[in-house]
Amino acid sequence: MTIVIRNRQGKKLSVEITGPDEAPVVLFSNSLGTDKGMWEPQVNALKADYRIVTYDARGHGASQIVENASLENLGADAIDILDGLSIAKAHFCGISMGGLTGLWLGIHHPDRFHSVTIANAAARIGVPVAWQERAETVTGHGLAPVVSGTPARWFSDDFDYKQDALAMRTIQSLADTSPQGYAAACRALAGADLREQIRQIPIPVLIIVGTRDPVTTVADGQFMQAHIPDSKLSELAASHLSNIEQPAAFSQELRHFIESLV
Ligand SMILES: O=C(O)CC1=CCC(=O)O1
Repeated sequence: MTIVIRNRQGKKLSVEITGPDEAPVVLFSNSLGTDKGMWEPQVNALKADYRIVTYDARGHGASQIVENASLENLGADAIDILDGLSIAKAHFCGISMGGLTGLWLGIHHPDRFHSVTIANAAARIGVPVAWQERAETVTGHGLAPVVSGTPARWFSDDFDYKQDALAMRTIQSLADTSPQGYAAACRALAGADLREQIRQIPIPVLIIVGTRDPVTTVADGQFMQAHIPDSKLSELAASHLSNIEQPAAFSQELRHFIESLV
């Protein structure tokens, strides 16, 4: 079932709910330039046992474009979705920008989450000047200059993304993202640096890294593990979109982690 939830700014967020009503909830958050469809393998792997909530981050997919976005806004949208669905507590899983959102949630709203899974992310992703430049590029020239270089960042050479339907759909979702929404997310990433704060996260955290990820590296994952008290690190042989490149292993790691907590 796809529904629209208005966030606290009155903006529409597109939300998909799958699985039994009474089951434990897992809330998934997508990466920059993608949409909630990227979680298809995880939804299929978990939907018999969990109530799965996926959503398009603001300015992505079918969610409304909001000119200004900060990491706090991205985190608040996740809380607004839980509130809109009357969900008191959920497991969270986010990738890249969605993973950074998960770190923010673990710091600021740990009472709303049983656990947080942070995939292919870092306490600070890249450097602010590069995000500002990318925001300016897409504002001036649209997504095309970004789309051409993206498969090499998202997928490793060992993964034939052209033969993978979800990978190709996800690349198309990037091409379809509004430049304004993408630029706003870049600016949110430019301002996001949680390196000093992640030690405050009091809930269990699973950190998934891709050993072939050139964007958020194994060292980024090790940094998070060293600073988040109750955290464990899992390595997948994948690049940046590890949930698409290694769908079964990703889903299994997530399930084992969640089920190890009960
Ligand atoms: O540059 C990319 O597309 C990779 C990425 C960085 C943050 C994010 O969410 O995706």
